[in-house]
Amino acid sequence: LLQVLRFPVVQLHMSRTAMRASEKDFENARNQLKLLMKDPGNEVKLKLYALYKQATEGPCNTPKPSMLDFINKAKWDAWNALGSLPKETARQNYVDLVSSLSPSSESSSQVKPAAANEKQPGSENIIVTSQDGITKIMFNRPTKKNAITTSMYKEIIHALKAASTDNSAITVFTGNGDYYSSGNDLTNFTDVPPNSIEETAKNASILLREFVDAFIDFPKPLVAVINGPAVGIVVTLLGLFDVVYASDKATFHTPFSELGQSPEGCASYTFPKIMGPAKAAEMLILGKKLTAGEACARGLVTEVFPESTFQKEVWTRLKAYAKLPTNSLRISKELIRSNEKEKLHAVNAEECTVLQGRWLSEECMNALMNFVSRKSKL
Ligand SMILES: CCCC/C=C/CC(=O)SCCNC(=O)CCNC(=O)[C@H](O)C(C)(C)COP(=O)(O)OP(=O)(O)OC[C@H]1O[C@@H](n2cnc3c(N)ncnc32)[C@H](O)[C@@H]1OP(=O)(O)O
Repeated sequence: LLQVLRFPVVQLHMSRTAMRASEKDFENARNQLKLLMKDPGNEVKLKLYALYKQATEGPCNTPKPSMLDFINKAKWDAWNALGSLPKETARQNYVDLVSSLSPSSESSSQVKPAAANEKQPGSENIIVTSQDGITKIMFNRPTKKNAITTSMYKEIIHALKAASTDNSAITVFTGNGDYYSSGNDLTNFTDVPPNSIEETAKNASILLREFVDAFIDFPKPLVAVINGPAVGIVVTLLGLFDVVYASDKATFHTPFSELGQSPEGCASYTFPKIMGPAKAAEMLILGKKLTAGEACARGLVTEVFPESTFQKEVWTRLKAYAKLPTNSLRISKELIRSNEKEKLHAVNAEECTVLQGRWLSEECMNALMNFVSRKSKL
């Protein structure tokens, strides 16, 4: 969507034969649009696209794109919504709309450059280090709030398998930058060819199940160092962690209903056990975002630290804990968790099956489309 609607590269190729009396105004409006300094937002860009198509080609005359073809679906919807609006009216509306966007102060020939691609070539999105008896697995995609891509899920599974047999005593997850993680990368599902939707949902469900299984089966103490806001799957997984330390600037948010999705990470089982069904429902069904203090009061977080001393205090403690006898740490964890393992695997399987269905639902597709169009930049 971003590319198609990127401004000023608005792909409004004109059919010159379609222009009549207001051809000059229409042409001027097009040029004026290219000089806009300010992003008018996707809603306006879609309106401009639709009016342009209507003015040059008449009522929408192409087949409706599939639900997952987000870009073309949004454009088609906008054009189709104009119904049988006459070409001349559409042309006039287009000119008026451009004019309303173009205060004279903006009539500069300078065009704002497109946002630079923030992906650093060769950068690692998951960084694994081992030191002082601690294996640290860090989300390292700060420009995307540490959103987790498909390849990151696979890297984490691999890192957990390696950490389960390395020399470290404990394994710690944390995030680089201001976020712990914004959860699943919502664009994982947005560039799927229409004929591969079901297969993609199935593969994602298999991957998710394997990912969560790796946490259920992890044999050593698993610690989360929550440096900032946490969203979605990184929150639900906390029920499978042994210790959760949080900065007081961390928040905990599981907006599944808003996204047309459902809980994963075994939270449908662990959260009611941890905080009681009523509080779990508030988070998992209603999507209430918790502060670190609230999450601690509900038993999801072990302890909250002031941001100013968070890193120092937490790592000093963890280094000391990592000196404890490793076999004892592992055996104690086994005692606490082993009775639950079978149940957790069953819950995981069920949650993944349900989610696979949700990903194919119109509610979910609309939510993903909203995210992509909301976040698009000119
Ligand atoms: C195998 C599949 C498993 C599936 C299971 C998991 C379920 C979940 O995890 S559901 C939770 C999914 N996450 C979200 O709903 C969060 C979505 N993001 C946001 O709401 C906001 O970005 C956020 C509140 C996190 C931060 O807002 P801002 O502070 O305003 O920052 P920006 O929105 O400008 O974000 C910066 C940059 O990061 C991109 N981003 C952030 N989060 C995600 C994400 N989850 N997926 C993809 N991209 C994300 C955002 O688009 C911005 O990118 P640019 O526009 O290119 O700068």
